Amino acid sequence: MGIRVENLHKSFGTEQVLDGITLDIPDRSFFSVVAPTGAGKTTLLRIMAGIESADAGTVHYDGEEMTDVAVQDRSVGMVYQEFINYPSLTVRENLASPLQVSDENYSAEEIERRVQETAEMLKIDHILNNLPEEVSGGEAQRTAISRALIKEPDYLFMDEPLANLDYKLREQLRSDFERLFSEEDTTVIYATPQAGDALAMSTHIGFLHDGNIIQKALRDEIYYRPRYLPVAEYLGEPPMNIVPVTLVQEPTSTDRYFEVDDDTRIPATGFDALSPGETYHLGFRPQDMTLTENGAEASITPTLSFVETVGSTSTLHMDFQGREIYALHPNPLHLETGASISFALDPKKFYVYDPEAGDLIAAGDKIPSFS
Ligand SMILES: Nc1ncnc2c1ncn2[C@@H]1O[C@H](COP(=O)(O)OP(=O)(O)OP(=O)(O)O)[C@@H](O)[C@H]1O
Repeated sequence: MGIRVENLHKSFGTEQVLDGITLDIPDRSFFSVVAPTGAGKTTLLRIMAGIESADAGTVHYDGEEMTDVAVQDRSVGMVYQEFINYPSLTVRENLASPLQVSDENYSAEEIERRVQETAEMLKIDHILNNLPEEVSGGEAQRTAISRALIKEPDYLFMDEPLANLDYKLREQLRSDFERLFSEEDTTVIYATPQAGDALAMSTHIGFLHDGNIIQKALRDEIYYRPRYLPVAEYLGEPPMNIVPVTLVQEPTSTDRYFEVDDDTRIPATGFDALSPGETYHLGFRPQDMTLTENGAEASITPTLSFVETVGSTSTLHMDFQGREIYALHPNPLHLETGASISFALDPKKFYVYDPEAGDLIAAGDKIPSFS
């Protein structure tokens, strides 16, 4: 029951939002469309669901053309950023309503059975007699999700469903979703600007950029092998650090280095295909930076802007040559703003991007490969 879209185009006035998207969403996947705000995620979801029409292109569900089929004639559920529930109906009545208005003539027993089952699955069975205003934000969103799921749609479209929830509820629903949808037959298409949400829940991720899905892959593959700079710079919490470098080779030796600045050189061991004298964008993940002594080999020394500590993990926000870079540290750290801090880097975990085309041209030996 996968979805295939082919050559989708959509403009609003002179603004082109989708520029010929072709995409396969595998059956029963949890497929996240990730992009910054305004990139066109909602537009793509609405076209795939049949709520909006494209200027050109086709949509197939399970091999069957659906491009012009109305949304009510498709087996789809929708969940939006706003928790859309009927305010004057109880949670139970909210859940029952999609079945009551359906053409399928569900019996009262069947409706009650499905309400109970869905409420238990989404952990809202204790609030079935409450009105929406009498439940928490997380429960209201779970109610909205239950309403979308109760007809057991083949396809569930969710457009930033966690956006209005606080941090704790987001975390909770992230793990609920992952558990729930790994057991269901539903194919989930999930739009979010939050890389962390997508990385926590998805089986597959597609990254939308300039009107196209520039990379689509299994979750681990797109995380470990971001093929283009915009993907690398976005998909991570915090994202990958990117620093411009020049590859240098001493005339008298075979040793090669990534030269970051006059004082900073990092051995380019293992990157034999790169050309001396060329400039590159060097990528390394915040979790692959280790605190070290000033002046140690293969190290950089950025300036601390501030430290953010969540639980026991510290995220260091730093300035390095006018760029914001991040490091993750497994323990709480108490450091002074403006301090110079040295980090050792591991060239085996480097990514090297072409600074113009933005594509990945080399990666260190410790970066998992997928083929
Ligand atoms: N009905 C419309 N009329 C005119 N412009 C629209 C319409 N719908 C969307 N747009 C424009 O199309 C672009 C993409 O919008 P869309 O909502 O699809 O992006 P998004 O990635 O979902 O953003 P967000 O994360 O903020 O929801 C935006 O510039 C938006 O203003």
